[in-house]
Amino acid sequence: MAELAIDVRGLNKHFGTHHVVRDLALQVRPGEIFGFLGPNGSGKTTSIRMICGLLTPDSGEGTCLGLDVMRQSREIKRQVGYMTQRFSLWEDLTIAENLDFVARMFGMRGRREAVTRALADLGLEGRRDQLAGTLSGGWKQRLALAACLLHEPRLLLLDEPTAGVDPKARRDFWEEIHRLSADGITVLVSTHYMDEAERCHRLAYLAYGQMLASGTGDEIIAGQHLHTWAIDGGDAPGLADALRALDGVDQVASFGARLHVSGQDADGLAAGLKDFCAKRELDAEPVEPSLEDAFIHLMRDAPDPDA
Ligand SMILES: Nc1ncnc2c1ncn2[C@@H]1O[C@H](COP(=O)(O)OP(=O)(O)OP(=O)(O)O)[C@@H](O)[C@H]1O
Repeated sequence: MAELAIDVRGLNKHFGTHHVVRDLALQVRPGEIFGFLGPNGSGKTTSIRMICGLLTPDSGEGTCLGLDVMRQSREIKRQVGYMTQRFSLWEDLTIAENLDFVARMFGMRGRREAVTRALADLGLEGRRDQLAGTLSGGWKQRLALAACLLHEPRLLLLDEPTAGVDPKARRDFWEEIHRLSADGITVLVSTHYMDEAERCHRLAYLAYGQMLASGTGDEIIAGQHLHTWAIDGGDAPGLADALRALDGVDQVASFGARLHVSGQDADGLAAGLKDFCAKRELDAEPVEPSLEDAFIHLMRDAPDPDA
């Protein structure tokens, strides 16, 4: 089997007394798209920064691209592409100037060719002379991705790369990620979007610095042992709260005008809902639990170690 792109265990990080990442273990295969999900402040960015050599873990061990995460951070930084949450290029330079500037900072040989290749690969040629500050969010992210790829990294670490980007640009961005993965580039990406989570080969869900679950989307859903019913008319006042109070109901979540009502006790849930829906003349049908149902359930059972 090819060497893992990321293979770490027992990674910990504190900021002062705050234990931000707890015993993180992560294995990512070459060419895989691995998603990091979890609420704000759950430690996704800190984990990414430890893996790419920008932060030294307090403890732990492992490798990134075969290099030691505790001792070879300088070499790791050279071989990964890291896209931060905020657009960090120069707004008053053009697209081509930005890429050229980044290539100079890396001290790259064959700078011109690298910039030309990046412009072509990311479909940026037509806008090469446009000032970065005048680009839409989607094009800015595409430029940031081009800049990360200039030095031909084998691993990309993308921290919420599509936050605030419109749906069409997000889809295009993900097509690009899949193209890179097909070319053998490994991608570790954090996101809050469920549709993006579903596009990852495997995922990890973090909360309070701990990994609560990992695997394919289907494995994570199966691990929660949920039974789910969808109920129409979910926007009726008080309906969600009334459902939450029923026996057998663990959680209720809105999906547009529908409610997903889930529980682990299949028979108890069905019995409780049957009566309730008959009395209120509501339509209910069993559905497959979604990834979002599984994540909500994970959080429900997750203790906050600092609470
Ligand atoms: N340099 C720092 N100094 C002190 N605290 C920090 C520092 N960086 C992060 N933290 C804290 O560590 C915790 C985890 O932050 P982190 O950015 O890793 O989470 P995240 O899951 O990426 O969140 P988000 O989804 O909001 O980006 C937060 O409570 C944050 O305030």
